[in-house]
Amino acid sequence: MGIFKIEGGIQLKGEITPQGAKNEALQILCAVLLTPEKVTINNIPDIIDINKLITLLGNLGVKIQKNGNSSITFQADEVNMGYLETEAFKKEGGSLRGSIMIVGPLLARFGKGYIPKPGGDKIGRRRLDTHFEGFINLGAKFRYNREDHFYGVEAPDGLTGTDMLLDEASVTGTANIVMAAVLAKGTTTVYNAACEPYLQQLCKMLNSMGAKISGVGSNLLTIEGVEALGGCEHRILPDMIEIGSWIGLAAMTKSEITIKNVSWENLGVIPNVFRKLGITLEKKGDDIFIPAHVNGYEVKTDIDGSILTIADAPWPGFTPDLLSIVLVVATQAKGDVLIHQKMFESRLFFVDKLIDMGAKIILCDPHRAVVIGHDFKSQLKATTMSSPDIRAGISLLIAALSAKGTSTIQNIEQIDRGYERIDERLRAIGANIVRA
Ligand SMILES: CC(=O)N[C@H]1[C@@H](OP(=O)(O)OP(=O)(O)OC[C@H]2O[C@@H](n3ccc(=O)[nH]c3=O)[C@H](O)[C@@H]2O)O[C@H](CO)[C@@H](O)[C@@H]1O
Ligand SMILES: C=C(OP(=O)(O)O)C(=O)O
Repeated sequence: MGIFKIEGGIQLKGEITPQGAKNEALQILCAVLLTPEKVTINNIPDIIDINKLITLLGNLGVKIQKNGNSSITFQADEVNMGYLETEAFKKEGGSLRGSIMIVGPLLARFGKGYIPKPGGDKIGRRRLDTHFEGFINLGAKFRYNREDHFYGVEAPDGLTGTDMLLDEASVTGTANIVMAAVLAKGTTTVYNAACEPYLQQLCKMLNSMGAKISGVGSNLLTIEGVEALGGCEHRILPDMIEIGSWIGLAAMTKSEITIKNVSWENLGVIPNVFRKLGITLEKKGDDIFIPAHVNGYEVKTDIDGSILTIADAPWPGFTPDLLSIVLVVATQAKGDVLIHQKMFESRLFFVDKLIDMGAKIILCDPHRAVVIGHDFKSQLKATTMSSPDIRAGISLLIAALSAKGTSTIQNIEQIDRGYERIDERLRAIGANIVRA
């Protein structure tokens, strides 16, 4: 288990280029299973979760050719479906959340798909019902082995298009269902579909492979099934969660940072949520410029003067993956904020560590925390902590960078799951952080 040692209280300065988006890459990499032809993906982040998925694809027989510069060409012309029944797959497939999205493409192309209960962050219940109800609606037979938590779907005669209303706008669930429906017979409509930019990217990629998906960007997708898909080239968007993390880090450490090529049009409400915390963000072309907040930042109240609430919601609402970061940034704001994490019930428990560091937070219940900002009048104190999940991990790292003294973060594999060479990139803008 690796650790980071961080000397806090240092102002940073410089430029950061965001990595390719983890959660888009997970969808896109699974889509390579839909065609026997070559698919080239550019801007793939070099992070643990993505590398695990690439290894899994390789074990399934997908040919992988690294082109350099974060570009890889995949060819799934000889897929070894037998691998799905091995013990090795049960271990490997269960080690990350994104692996669930191999099921839709395999079911569509080979008539069956299996998956052990996928891993990912322990941030509360993470049901898969939306995925499997979708496959069942398309005509697949479903089985679940409770003993080893193994899920399976089969459709030896192929899938048939239908109209469906999802029970919730699940992100990976929508991606999985869309990837199954593109090769189904006839037309499928998916209402209450998730519609975040990463799904739009997936649909654009599938259309460039020959799929017929309309309604992209809305919560009603119409998919006319086609016989087969061909190859394509696709570029992954910058990671909006990483961009949000850099914004929070800049404000909390009073650093002047430029985040390059952020794809503003795909950031939704993210910039405005940070502005509500009083953080200045300037749009310079496609970059975000964050000036050094030497005098701190002041939370904006609602029009009627009531306390600002920041809550998550399915896209175009605010992503739950940035709430931990917003929470830590609020600890040094001037003013109070209510953080409401509606989607996950175990994502706010990391506040205990921030309280140990001197932050003023009341955890009202597993979903809500009130943060009373210090306005930099009291600096957080360095401490030793362990990273419970990817986003709490980066939030603790931000807290450590702003704290007085040297902090230690354990279990940094959680941070490495989603942030590429974070220590190296932080050192490049002046941080004192070492990996041990
Ligand atoms: C690999 C990947 O892409 N992971 C992301 C994906 O996970 P994932 O696709 O697993 O998350 P889902 O969208 O399925 O749901 C997330 C949670 O929100 C709840 N829920 C969802 C939709 C809804 O309308 N109401 C509701 O309460 C679900 O019950 C679940 O507890 O989307 C989540 C929600 O943006 C993100 O946190 C994850 O980082
Ligand atoms: C929760 C996350 O990832 P995963 O769904 O892979 O656990 C995340 O990216 O914040």
